[in-house]
Amino acid sequence: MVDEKLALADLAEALRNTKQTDSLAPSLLRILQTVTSFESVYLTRVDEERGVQSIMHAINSGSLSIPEGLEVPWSDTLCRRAIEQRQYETDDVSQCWGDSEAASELGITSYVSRPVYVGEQQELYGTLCAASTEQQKPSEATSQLFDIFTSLIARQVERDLMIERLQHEQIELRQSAHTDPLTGLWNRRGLASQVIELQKNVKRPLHVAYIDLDGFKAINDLYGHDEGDRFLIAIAQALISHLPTTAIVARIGGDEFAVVQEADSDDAQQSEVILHKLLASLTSGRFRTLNRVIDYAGPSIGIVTANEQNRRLEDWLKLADQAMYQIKKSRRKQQR
Ligand SMILES: Nc1nc2c(ncn2[C@@H]2O[C@H](COP(=O)(O)OP(=O)(O)OP(=O)(O)O)[C@@H](O)[C@H]2O)c(=O)[nH]1
Repeated sequence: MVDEKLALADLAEALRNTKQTDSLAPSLLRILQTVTSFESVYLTRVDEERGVQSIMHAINSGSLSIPEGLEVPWSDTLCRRAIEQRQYETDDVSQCWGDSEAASELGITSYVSRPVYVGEQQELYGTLCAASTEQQKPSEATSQLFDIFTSLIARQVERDLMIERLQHEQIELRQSAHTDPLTGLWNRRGLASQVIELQKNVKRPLHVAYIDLDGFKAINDLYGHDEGDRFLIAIAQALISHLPTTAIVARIGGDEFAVVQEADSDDAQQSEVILHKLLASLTSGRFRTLNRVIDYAGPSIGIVTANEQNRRLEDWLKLADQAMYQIKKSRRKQQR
């Protein structure tokens, strides 16, 4: 009686605090064992594709021991036989399923099993079981308890799966809100959040580069919009594959890119000049798209070095944009 009270208190606590099946299952098993006096009670997971059943949680007493983590071929299990024959209880396993090697090796005489089905499709998740070497007939109350606990576990597993799916979707959503779908680079929002992260770890000032592809419209006009897209992807790949992995590369407009990178020496001015040269060489020259080879004269690039604490990324980008525009203007003059 004391044991039952303790097990119920345990269950009440588990139900109150349960966040996952893993924390609920041991309490349910403990109460099942207390009430039914079966030697082993356990929750299994069935992977029909791999053809294995594994013991997730188990409580053992007496001479029977069903270890947690044990994996057995699904084809030989009592649980599979119980489901297929819709016979979920017996107090004479050898007479019922004498062909199960595992059951006879373990010396199981009495057995109770319930399939745990989850989701709209009612897929088999696993089984809730009890087994004994002794002959014992499950009472009606035991059977009812099994039914209730099975459905409790099923609902909890469904909750776990839903939370997992929501977390996954949230990650994907956050990812897509921060990236440019065409090139896979960060977008403006992604750039801002990456720069905040980068600023936590840098010792030197950051260079902020603004790259605007001169004459990009002509590429679209000449080769078509799809080839224009591929050219943008080729530019993105050139930047990503040759800049240090710590550099943040973003597409912040149709034909506009930004690069933010820590100065690579204490001489920030010289480091800025080196970065400018590197960016110019990466974004000009010969590019191969799906159907074309495009010889590109190169973009206008403006770079500023963020050496004052009180300015935000947006301010530095604006300054880099202005610097870029000055270069664009002088390039246009030269072309006339
Ligand atoms: N293929 C493609 N084109 C785009 C995309 N986004 C914007 N554009 C085009 O990019 C061009 C950008 O315009 P501009 O910057 O004025 O064109 P530009 O020829 O580079 O002009 P300058 O910078 O003055 O040399 C426009 O023709 C847009 O239609 C895109 O995702 N894919």
